Amino acid sequence: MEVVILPGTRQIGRLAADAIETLLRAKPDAVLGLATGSSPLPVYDELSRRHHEEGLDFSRAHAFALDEYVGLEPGHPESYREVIRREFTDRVNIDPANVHSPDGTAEDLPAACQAYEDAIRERGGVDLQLLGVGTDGHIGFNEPGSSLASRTRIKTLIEQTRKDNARFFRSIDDVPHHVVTQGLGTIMDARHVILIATGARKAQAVRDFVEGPVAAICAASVLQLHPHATVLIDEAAASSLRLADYYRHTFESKPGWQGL
Ligand SMILES: N[C@@H]1[C@@H](O)[C@H](O)[C@@H](COP(=O)(O)O)O[C@@H]1O
Repeated sequence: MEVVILPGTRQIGRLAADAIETLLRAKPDAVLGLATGSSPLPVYDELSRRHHEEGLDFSRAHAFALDEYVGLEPGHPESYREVIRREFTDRVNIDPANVHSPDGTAEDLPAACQAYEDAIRERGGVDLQLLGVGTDGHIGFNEPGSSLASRTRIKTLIEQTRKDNARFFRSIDDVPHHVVTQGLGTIMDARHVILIATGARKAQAVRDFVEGPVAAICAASVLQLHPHATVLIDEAAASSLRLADYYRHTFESKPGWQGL
């Protein structure tokens, strides 16, 4: 796991966008894994800028979203399908037919989850997965206790996550209790994972998943077992890390710096 501590969100956005641009130039039909939440927004802003100002081309790219609420009607502004469209895919030239989200409205949700797994596999797997992290260490919507080998499935949200996400809804009563999310095993299959965390309220989760034990109680800790995981954080999110100075030194002195 490579931990990179950066001064702010703009630098984080640029570095993650560099990795995505490098991937797309080498593999124009790359498969991107997209996350919602505020953490990846600087990356989407930077990619949109590069598309408009520098011609970064997404026309052959594919994208799979991580998760979705169960039961929000199609087109609901807070459904993750809509959020991903609004925050990213409508701002670049990716073909909407190539953008996939788990179906939180399917009558047969387990079958829809299996179909999502199949679709990712048929597309050749995710090349680069963007992630945020919840204050309880969840990635996607894999709440504490999630099996480290889990696949796309239905999960029940913890109250803290519903509270954290209530800011996007009229009231906490409108936040669904159930979600469909790629599993930890699904996320671990991505060839490169970039997790972004910013702000002091993420400091404990960052400490737990970077330096704590690999354990289902902190889902993101499974990334310690990933062969190519990059963690991009600001100073506030890094404030509880024991080895922060070492991570800084490692990044600053990285020989032959080629990217993430
Ligand atoms: N399912 C999403 C996660 O994918 C995201 O990482 C998390 C943190 O969001 P934020 O980046 O806004 O803190 O929120 C939601 O729960």
